[in-house]
Amino acid sequence: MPSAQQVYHDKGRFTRPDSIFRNFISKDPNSQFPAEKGRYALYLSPGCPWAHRTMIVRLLKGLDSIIDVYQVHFHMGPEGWYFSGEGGSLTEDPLHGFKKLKELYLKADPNYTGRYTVPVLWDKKADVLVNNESSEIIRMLYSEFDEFLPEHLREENRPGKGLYPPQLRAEIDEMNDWVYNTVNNGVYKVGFSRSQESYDENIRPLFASLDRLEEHLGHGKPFLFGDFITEADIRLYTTLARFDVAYHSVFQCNLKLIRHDYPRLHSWLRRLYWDQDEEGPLRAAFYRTTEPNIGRYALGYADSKWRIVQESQGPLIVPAGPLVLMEPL
Ligand SMILES: N[C@@H](CCC(=O)N[C@@H](CS)C(=O)NCC(=O)O)C(=O)O
Repeated sequence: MPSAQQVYHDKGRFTRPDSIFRNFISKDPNSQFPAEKGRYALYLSPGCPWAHRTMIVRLLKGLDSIIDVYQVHFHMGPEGWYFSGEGGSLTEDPLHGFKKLKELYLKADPNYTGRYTVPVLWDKKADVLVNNESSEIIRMLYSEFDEFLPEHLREENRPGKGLYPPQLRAEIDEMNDWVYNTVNNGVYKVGFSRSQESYDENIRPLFASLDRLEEHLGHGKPFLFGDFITEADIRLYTTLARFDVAYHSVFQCNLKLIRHDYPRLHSWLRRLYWDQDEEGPLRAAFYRTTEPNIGRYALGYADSKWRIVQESQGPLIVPAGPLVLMEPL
C-alpha cells in the first residue's frame, strides 16, 4: 500500500486525487442507472464534509425513504473506513456483510488502486458502484428522483426554481470553483501541509476567500444567491460548520474565527444550522445532519491529520474547545 505521503503529497503540498467512479442516475427509465425507489444507497461517514453534502441534499429533497444511508464508523481505522456498530455506524455492510469500505471498492473493481473514499453511491440492484464524487451525487439528487416526490418538493416547483436553477448556473459554477479550491479543499491544503512553505502558501488564500464571501453577503439576502437556497450554500455550509470547531484548531486555520470575525457568514451559518422546522423549506436538513455530529468533528480531524501528516507517529491530541459548538441565533 502506498504511504499517505505518496497518495496525498507533492513536495509537502496536499493534493486531492480525483474521484474515479463517475456514472449518473437518470430519470430516463431506459438509462443504465434509472431512478427507482429503494434501488440506491449512500455509504457515508457523517464527519466527512463531502459526504455531509449528500446527507443534507437527501433530507432537503425529502429522499429519506427513497435512498438508503449506510453509515460507517465516525473516523477511519488503519485500513480506512469501517463498520463498527458504534455511534450510528452499522455493524457491517448490509448488502455484502463487509466490515471495511475497501472491500466494497474491490467488489466494484478488483483492480481498483485508488482511495476508498466516502461518499459512495451504490446500485443495490445491479450491485455496482455508481459514483463516488459528492459534487455529482448531489446534482443527481436534485431532480432525477422528482417523480417519486410530492409536487412541492420537485425542482421546478421550488421557489427560485431549485438548488441549481438554470438562470444561476454560471454564477454558481464560478463561485463553486474558487470556494472549492480555497475554502472547501483550502482548509485541507493548510491542515494537511507537510511544510511551512505549503502552510504559508495556502493560509492567506483561504482567508481572502472568507473575506470575499463576507463581502458577498453584503447583499443582505438570506442565502448566497438571494432569497432561495442553492447548492452554493450547501457546499459552503459543510466547511463552515466545521470551521470554528475543527479547522481553526486542528488544521491551524487560525487567522480568524467565523463567530468573532465574520458577522454575516456567522448569521448565515447559524440560520441554516438552527432551522429545526422539518416541514419548512430547509426541512431541518442542516440541523439534523450536523447537531448529532458536531461534537466529534475535532476528533475526526485530529485523527486524520495524525494519520496523514504524522503518519501515525507520536501522540494524538484532540483539542477541547470551543466550549460552545454553535452559538445560538
Ligand atoms: N472528491 C471527493 C472527496 C471525498 C473524500 O476525500 N472523502 C474523504 C473523507 S472526508 C475520504 O473518504 N478519505 C479516505 C481516504 O483518503 O482514504 C468527494 O467530494 O466526494
